[in-house]
Amino acid sequence: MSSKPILQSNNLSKTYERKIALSSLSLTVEKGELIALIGPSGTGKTTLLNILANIIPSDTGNFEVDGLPIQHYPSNRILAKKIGVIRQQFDLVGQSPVIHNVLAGRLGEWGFFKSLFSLVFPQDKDLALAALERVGLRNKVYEKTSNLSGGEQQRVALARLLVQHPEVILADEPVASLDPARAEDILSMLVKLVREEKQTLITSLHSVEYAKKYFTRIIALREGSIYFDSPSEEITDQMLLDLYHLKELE
Ligand SMILES: Nc1ncnc2c1ncn2[C@@H]1O[C@H](COP(=O)(O)OP(=O)(O)OP(=O)(O)O)[C@@H](O)[C@H]1O
Repeated sequence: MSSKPILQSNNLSKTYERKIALSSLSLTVEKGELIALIGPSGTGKTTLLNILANIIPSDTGNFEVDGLPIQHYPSNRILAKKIGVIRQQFDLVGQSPVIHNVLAGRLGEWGFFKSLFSLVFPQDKDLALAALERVGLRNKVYEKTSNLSGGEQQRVALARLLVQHPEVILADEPVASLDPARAEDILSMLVKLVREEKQTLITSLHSVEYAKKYFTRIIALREGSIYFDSPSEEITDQMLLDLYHLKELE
């Protein structure tokens, strides 16, 4: 049984002033794939994720999400059921209690006011509580979010994603600001939740070790283009050496 790709991009390019950040990048992603984007700093990983998340426009090319060109999505709310974003800085409201940040995942479905209003509806509160339970934060529900540690805040962001429940999750260096133990903790939790929910995950990562351990497919970018695109188990040390080698040493 063949199904249509959840994401398909054709010839995406982006130039900042005179710097080519992305160069004619084409990519097909099937439902359920766990993809790590790796590569040296400044090779276009964030640019690609931001284009796919519809945060910035590409200069050329186009892409489809679940068979529909991105510009044909009638609203950001409908797109939010397809694509969710998780970032390094978590994007949480520090002054608000944890549960408010988790319920913000409902924005995609109901709009801002209804999301706020939904705080009084038990079934939505239950959804948020269940999400917080799954990420191990059931005891922090009413805590001010900024009082939580970096790792705990990233788990709040995961709970918010559980409530939003998009089909594709785009994560830009989701563990970069955490210490190694917390980073692995969060990454393994993210991958476990994505597998359980049968979602699709595309994450940029600096750690090749984590990319190989947790992801099924690794896409390496170099100078805005795909340098290799392989199943994790086929990645060799030589491929990585070539990818990260400084130009002047070659
Ligand atoms: N807003 C911007 N204005 C100008 N140049 C930019 C802008 N955003 C990115 N760039 C440049 O585009 C290139 C690609 O940047 P991008 O952030 O996509 O790379 P990256 O692979 O995510 O890097 P890192 O691993 O360091 O996060 C870099 O050379 C960067 O300096």
